[in-house]
Amino acid sequence: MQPIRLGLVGYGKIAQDQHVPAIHANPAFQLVAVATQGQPCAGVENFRSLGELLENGPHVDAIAFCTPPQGRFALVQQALAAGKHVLVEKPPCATLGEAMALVEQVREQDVSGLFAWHSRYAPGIEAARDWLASRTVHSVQIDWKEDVRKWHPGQAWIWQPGGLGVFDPGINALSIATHLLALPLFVESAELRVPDNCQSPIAASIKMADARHLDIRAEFDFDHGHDELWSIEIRCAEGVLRLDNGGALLSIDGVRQAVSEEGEYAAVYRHFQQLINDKASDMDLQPLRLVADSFFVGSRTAVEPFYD
Ligand SMILES: NC(=O)C1=CN([C@@H]2O[C@H](COP(=O)(O)OP(=O)(O)OC[C@H]3O[C@@H](n4cnc5c(N)ncnc54)[C@H](O)[C@@H]3O)[C@@H](O)[C@H]2O)C=CC1
Ligand SMILES: O=C1O[C@@H]([C@H](O)CO)[C@H](O)[C@H]1O
Repeated sequence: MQPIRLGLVGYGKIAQDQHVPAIHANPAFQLVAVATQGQPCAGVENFRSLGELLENGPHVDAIAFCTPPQGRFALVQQALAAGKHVLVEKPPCATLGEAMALVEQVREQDVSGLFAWHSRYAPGIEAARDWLASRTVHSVQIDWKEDVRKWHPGQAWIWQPGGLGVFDPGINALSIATHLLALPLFVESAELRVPDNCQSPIAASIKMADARHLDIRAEFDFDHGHDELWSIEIRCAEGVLRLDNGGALLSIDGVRQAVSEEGEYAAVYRHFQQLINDKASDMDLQPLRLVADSFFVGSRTAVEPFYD
């Protein structure tokens, strides 16, 4: 069977760290062209823009988007207009309205679309979801803390409007929580701590609930120490489930559980391949809606300036 010929837009940190290795490791895909404004990608044809790739480059069946969220909407629309399947990094767009429009456009076309909430593919997530399916959840505590200088060095876009600030990693925790919990979530209140020289928060405290008034708290911090804290603790009538290391580790009542051996991005591309084969799409908006609602109802507190 012929491999899916793939283009990639935005050859930056996550493309180099995760996407290209995962693509090369999956024989169902062949990376044939990259459009990027930074350093070129070795071993494929490189272009300065998606338009140039589509017009002058080799044929591609699908395109992976690893650009910043600002401006991504127009790029994905360009690919859809050319009849390409699309894999879109999180957050899918800079606004909820743009993401909703992409869902509609994919629905109207004979292509597959994937909003790649990569943390949903962490090794412990499906085992956690299976355990929770028959349990009664009482409360959820999310702690998602990392060092922006380690994970987004020199990336000014993350502090600009549409860059989300600490919600750029925080949205990963929200993508896990919304994947694990049965009912839609709502933001009840939020406190956003915004550096004087930034347009988006460096830390946030969020209180959420579902229609049954489940108590869900989240603490996000982008100025955390070198050792990340990416944990979700779910207290149930039957015991305590805990995900650590971004979902790579799962424990029940303190006992480590068996998890998948597949990496996040290997699973993301396997899922994309399956969607294309099945002529299906997977474009969940809920994590982005929760971020938008946090910005709607969040109180702002100014904090000291941030310097990279
Ligand atoms: N940094 C990380 O650890 C992770 C980042 N992500 C997500 O991946 C996305 C990208 O993040 P990073 O790779 O860290 O950012 P980055 O700033 O390192 O890379 C972005 C790349 O896009 C290119 N670019 C920007 N506009 C373009 C355009 N119009 N056409 C072509 N190329 C363009 C830039 O030249 C740069 O190479 C973000 O949405 C982020 O949330 C996801 C998982 C982890
Ligand atoms: O999506 C993201 O993941 C973190 C980090 O790479 C851990 O996976 C990063 O801050 C954020 O963009």
